[in-house]
Amino acid sequence: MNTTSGNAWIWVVEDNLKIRRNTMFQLEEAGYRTEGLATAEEAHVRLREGSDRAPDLLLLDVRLPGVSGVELAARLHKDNLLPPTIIFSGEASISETVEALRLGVYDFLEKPVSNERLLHSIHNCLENAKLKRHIRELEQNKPRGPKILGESAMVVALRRQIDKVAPTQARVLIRGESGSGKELVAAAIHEQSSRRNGPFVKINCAAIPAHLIEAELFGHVRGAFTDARHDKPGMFEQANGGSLFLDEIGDMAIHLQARLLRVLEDGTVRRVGDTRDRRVDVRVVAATHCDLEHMVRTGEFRQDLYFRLSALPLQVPSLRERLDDLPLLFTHFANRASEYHKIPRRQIEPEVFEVLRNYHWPGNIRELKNLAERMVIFGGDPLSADQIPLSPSGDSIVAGTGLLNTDQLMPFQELKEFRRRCEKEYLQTVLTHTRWNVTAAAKILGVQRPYMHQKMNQLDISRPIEED
Ligand SMILES: Nc1ncnc2c1ncn2[C@@H]1O[C@H](COP(=O)(O)OP(=O)(O)OP(=O)(O)O)[C@@H](O)[C@H]1O
Repeated sequence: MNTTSGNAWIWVVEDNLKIRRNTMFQLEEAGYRTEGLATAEEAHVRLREGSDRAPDLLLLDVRLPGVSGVELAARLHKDNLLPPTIIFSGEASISETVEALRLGVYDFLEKPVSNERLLHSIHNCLENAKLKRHIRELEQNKPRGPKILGESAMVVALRRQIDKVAPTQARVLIRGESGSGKELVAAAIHEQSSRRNGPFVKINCAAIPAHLIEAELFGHVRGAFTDARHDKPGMFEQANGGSLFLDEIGDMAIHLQARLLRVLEDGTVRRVGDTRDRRVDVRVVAATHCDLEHMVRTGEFRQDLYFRLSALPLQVPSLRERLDDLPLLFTHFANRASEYHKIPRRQIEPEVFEVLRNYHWPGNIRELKNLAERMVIFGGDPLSADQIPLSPSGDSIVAGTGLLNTDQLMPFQELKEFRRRCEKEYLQTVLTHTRWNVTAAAKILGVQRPYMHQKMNQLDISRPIEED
């Protein structure tokens, strides 16, 4: 199909030979290529079959022997074959006109049509089609799914691998340390695959107790166990037509590994307590931070399952291996936290990055993200190196709110006392931030003013005496 108006193909569907020839002559004079057809049926057949002279534009008469022009437009619309179309007619009814426009016919011209009017309408119709095509192309090429940020060589290579792996149906095993972005990679694979309109279901095999995971994965029928009051589809069935992300696969109990293997081998699941198998169409993407090869050697992980899952292995680098991305990631997370918490964007002093580059990041990007958020909330503007809540030894970022130094909590206290201390420090920080304006602090914290006073009494918080 041509995109420029000049050499576009126009089909003229008109039973009156004289009008057809005249129109074709006018159009050819204007530089278009034309094809004349006398009936709607012929046009329909040729469009369905596909033609190397496929029309860039259809010029349709309404009153034709047999099927009318409007009816042809309706049939083509139904078959998703309607090209950009203009109807020209001397005797179309209002209802036909309305119907044609509803179907997406671009213009309705009344015969006799002046040469100028006809060419003007054709030009606009072709331009309009070009624009629509352009928008469609932009939408199709728009990167989909979550954005895996980073410009370091390892991340660029990872994104390339994802682009290659995603469109296939192959199972993927994502390796990497905790918090390095494995789930993000799994979501990107799903979004870039043909399954993107299907569900993306995730299950963390380490987070669900072993006795529940079987029913979670495969479902159960009513009465299968004490709490099974209804039939329930498992995650495999929920992910039908989409992808199932099995996080922390290395933590799956060995007897479940055997059941999982069966599903992967024959594509059917059997709910707990059921007697029939159900076919599922699911792409499995698994992830682990464990050394599965070692687990295979020690018998903790089935070798056959390992081979089934690891058709395409992907390694997500740790943050330590991609420290060049740290400033970009930290700034991104800080800006996002500012937007989310409706706090003005913070400037970041370069020393912040220097200090953070020397830290070993056991919690990887998740830890960096949490830190950026905490510094935006608790820090000032600009964010400076002294606001980084590093432990005195410098080898851990202080957990929790960032206010409470857990190193100073020895000996350990009861949870109640810990909560009290956290709450007290947090309230004090917010009150300091509002210069002890209780109403403003209550607003930030989302509580009523009387409750705020009550809490301050309970926690023994009082405004410090200001020094001169
Ligand atoms: N390259 C990246 N760009 C932007 N955000 C990222 C990137 N990598 C990770 N993140 C973010 O960091 C957080 C942790 O990532 P994710 O949950 O994917 O890690 P994980 O490896 O699956 O962790 P776990 O092993 O604990 O399940 C998420 O909020 C994720 O959105």
